[in-house]
Amino acid sequence: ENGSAAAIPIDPRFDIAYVTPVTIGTPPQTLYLDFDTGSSDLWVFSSHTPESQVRGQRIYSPEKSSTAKLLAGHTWSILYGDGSGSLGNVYTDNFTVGGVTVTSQAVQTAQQVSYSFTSQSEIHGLVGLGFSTLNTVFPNGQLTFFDNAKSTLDSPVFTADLKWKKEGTYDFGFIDETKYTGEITYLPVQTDPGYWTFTSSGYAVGDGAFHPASIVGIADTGTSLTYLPAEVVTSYWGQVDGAVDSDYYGGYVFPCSSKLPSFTFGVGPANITIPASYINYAQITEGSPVCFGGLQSSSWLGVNIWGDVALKAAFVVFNGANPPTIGWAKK
Ligand SMILES: C[C@H](Cc1ccc(C(C)(C)C)cc1)[C@H](NN)c1nnnn1Cc1ccc2c(c1)OCO2
Repeated sequence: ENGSAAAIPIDPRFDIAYVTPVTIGTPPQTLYLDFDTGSSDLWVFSSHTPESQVRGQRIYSPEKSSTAKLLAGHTWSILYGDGSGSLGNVYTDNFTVGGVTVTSQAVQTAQQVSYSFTSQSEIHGLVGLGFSTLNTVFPNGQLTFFDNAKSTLDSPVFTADLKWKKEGTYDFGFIDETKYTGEITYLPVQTDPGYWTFTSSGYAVGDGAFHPASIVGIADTGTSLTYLPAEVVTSYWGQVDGAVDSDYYGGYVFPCSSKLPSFTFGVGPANITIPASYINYAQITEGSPVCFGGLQSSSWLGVNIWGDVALKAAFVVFNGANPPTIGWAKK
């Protein structure tokens, strides 16, 4: 059974993250979760989350679901690269996204969440779409929704059609030809340690020359910005009047009035162009003349991350066949 679900930006001003409606349990409880190809835990705010850590989020109450089963003796604890994290215990229950149902999905209920999650009232949890090897449930790692659903889909794929300040879609089990133009270019995926890791073939700044390069990075729907090697972002921001890499603001900032070039990255023999508007990410604070860049250095991260700023410029196919591949198309 294939499916399709909305990817809704949580903030109308800038694309911090996208949430997708899901239903869990019997009778169905609806939550809005952040679908994250850069992690592999499905966790939710729950009736086990202390009230002091819940601020407007919808919660999943397993005790109100006739199909919920405690996965006895299992716990989880995750620390994300931005320093946020959560931990708790585990149930299995019916889990439905856009018409695709997994009847015994591991649903990790939060008993603790860090302040950054508490403060994001629009995000009620995450759905990891990375490889199940990254799942943190102990003592037995659990399968992602996609791994569980794969066998019931027409094709073992899901696609991401994220949009700039607009609602996009995640499709499961099929490739919607109306969502892209030209051809899809498929690249090999390195599944160790468990991210959708691929190698970009280079980059260009604005209308400038294309620089062939091998940029190994992860396709990560759960990260807002795009983090690339210092020499790439230095050559980009070097074209922007007044742009500086600010310790104070924690990255490249620039005068909001500056004109930005687009950024093109290679995908095999093809390429994807990120419009300048996507890279003008947000004002530092409402009304500030200082703007924060959507393209930042990965040097302190240890990994290059193609986050939403890049992904929303393309139609992306996450092909879970054996071996997995990742497909990129213009749209
Ligand atoms: C950060 C997200 C995971 C997340 C998503 C949302 C949130 C909030 C709801 C509170 C807004 C926190 C966390 C990412 N997902 N693959 C991730 N999980 N683990 N590593 N990464 C990528 C990375 C790593 C480091 C970085 C970063 C990104 O942004 C800034 O520094």
